[in-house]
Amino acid sequence: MSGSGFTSPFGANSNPFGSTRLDTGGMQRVAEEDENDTITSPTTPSFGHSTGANLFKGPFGGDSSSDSQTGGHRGPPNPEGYPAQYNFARRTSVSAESLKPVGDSYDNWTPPVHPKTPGQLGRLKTAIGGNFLFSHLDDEQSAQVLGALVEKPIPTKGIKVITQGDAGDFFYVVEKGSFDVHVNSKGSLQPGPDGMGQNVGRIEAGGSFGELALMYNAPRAATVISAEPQCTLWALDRVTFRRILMESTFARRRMYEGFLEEVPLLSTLTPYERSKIADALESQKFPAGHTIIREGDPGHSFYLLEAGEAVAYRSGNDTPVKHYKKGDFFGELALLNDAPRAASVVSQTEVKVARLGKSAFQRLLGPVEGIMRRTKYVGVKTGVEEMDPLQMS
Ligand SMILES: Nc1ncnc2c1ncn2[C@@H]1O[C@@H]2COP(=O)(O)O[C@H]2[C@H]1O
Repeated sequence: MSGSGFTSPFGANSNPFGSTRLDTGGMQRVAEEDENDTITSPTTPSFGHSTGANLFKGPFGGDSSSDSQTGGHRGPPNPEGYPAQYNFARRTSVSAESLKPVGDSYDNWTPPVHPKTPGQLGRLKTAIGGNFLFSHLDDEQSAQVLGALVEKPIPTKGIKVITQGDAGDFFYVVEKGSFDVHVNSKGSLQPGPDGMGQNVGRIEAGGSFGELALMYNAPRAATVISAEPQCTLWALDRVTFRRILMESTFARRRMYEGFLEEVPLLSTLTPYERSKIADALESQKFPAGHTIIREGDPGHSFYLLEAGEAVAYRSGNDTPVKHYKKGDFFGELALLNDAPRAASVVSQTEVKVARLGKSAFQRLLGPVEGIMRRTKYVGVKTGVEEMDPLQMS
């Protein structure tokens, strides 16, 4: 499904991994599974045409303004470089396949097992250790996923691991090296020097890509290409991804996406950036009067207030220095400035917070650092003073 006329170094609609693309058994099972889908699979012949075509209209498609399933052809990706089909698909019941038992084929399914050396296993565990998509698996699921992942060396720079517009076959975790993500506004890779479209991001070691097409039964939303030589990927086949990883990934993204859309701090981020934050969040509930953050402590987490109200106090001051309501954030200063907690934050009512660890905070909230630093606090330097001399008073 890549743009006609384009010649991939691996041939039309192929990936760099040749015969490992999808085993026949996997294909058959996907076909069985997809019978229950309300979304046309990219593996079906009608995909992108007739019934499949109207799946790609959505609010991210520029002129399209609703979730309507009626409509003409596939809408173009939005100006943020985000795929039109993504928003549509996430609002449908595409997850039905994995979120409910699917009869005999489900019962008989066993994940593929690709034997690994102890060395490979060690590297693999390190690679997935920091990836939130793997952090909610039980022991059996972890073992199944570890067994099913296949090592894929990417020897040179410029290898297209994923081609925008293609059907989704694998999900990838980066062990070593980095990969650039490009989105062409036409919805697929086009011929010519600019055929990959705009560079919208880079994925480094520990990161992952290729989940969208598998989660939403949509074409690949971007082209992903190696940015340096000697990269190493681990590939997880589509069926194992859907059967084991998708349920938790999908559920988490769904759980947080509505809330994150309403958080003013995150309003400038793309939906894809917000979904990566959703993967990394952990919800916690506290009763009224609980000290969530204690002044002077080291800072390990950043918080978004999901429900309830909280206040911030500074020592020697009986009146709160700040009030928090749903959608507000706190706990950023210690992480931004590598300093002890500048205030205590106490719940005023029962609260629910979404917590982001320090490394995820640093990795995912870089684009809104300036906004966080511009938050004014009585008697506290935020760092904006150094960034912008006009702010100094
Ligand atoms: N801004 C982006 N838009 C779409 N996909 C992205 C973006 N950044 C990274 N990606 C990844 O690129 C992958 C391309 O294949 P998928 O659509 O399966 O899943 C996509 C995401 O994992």
